[in-house]
Amino acid sequence: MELVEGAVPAPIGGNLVTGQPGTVDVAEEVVLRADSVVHRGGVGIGESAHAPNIPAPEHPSCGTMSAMRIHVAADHAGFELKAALIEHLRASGHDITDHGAVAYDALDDYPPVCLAAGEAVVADAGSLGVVIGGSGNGEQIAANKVTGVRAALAWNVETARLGRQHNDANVVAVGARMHSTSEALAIVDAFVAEPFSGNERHQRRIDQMAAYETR
Ligand SMILES: O=C(CO)[C@H](O)[C@H](O)COP(=O)(O)O
Repeated sequence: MELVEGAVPAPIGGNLVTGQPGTVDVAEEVVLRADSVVHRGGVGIGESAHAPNIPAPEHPSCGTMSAMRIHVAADHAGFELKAALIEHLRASGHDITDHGAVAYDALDDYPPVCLAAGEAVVADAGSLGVVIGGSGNGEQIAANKVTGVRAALAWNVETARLGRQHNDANVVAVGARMHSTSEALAIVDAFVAEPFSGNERHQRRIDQMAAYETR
């Protein structure tokens, strides 16, 4: 495994609350070089996906496309989809860090891996996160405990796009038991490809939540 500039070695492993070792021991720090691979509305590596000063259409039909750094995590319910998603995203040229689970364990818990992915997204400016479970509910809740995370639960392509357009969500939660693999991949693709609109009213609301987090 290659440690690559911009990838965040996240503090993965065990139970974040108790500090006890768990089924997740390491993060897979893998980054693929594919600057030529691009996606609609993405931002370049090293750029910020949070760009309120850059006007963007609410419903862009095209734009600059580039590879993204994406932090991915799943519990047992999302384990199989995570593997398919990582393969899919890497094939598209994105830089993927897998925060676990690293092995299927039907009794594992989603908070440690989702918190780790959320922390990695916040520490890695311009990156995005994907957290996967059975429904996506708990995974979204866990990720949103991390200051600076705006995790959207996307249940179709439109909610994925809106999570980026309106909410500048930096993490998307997906329920693996709610979708076929192709549906789930399409949801994540839509999320990754969509830019924040930069609209003043949306930014104002995001700022209100950020102010609450830091009060
Ligand atoms: O979606 C989830 C949390 O929102 C979990 O993946 C789900 O609760 C796991 O369920 P089980 O332990 O019964 O497999």
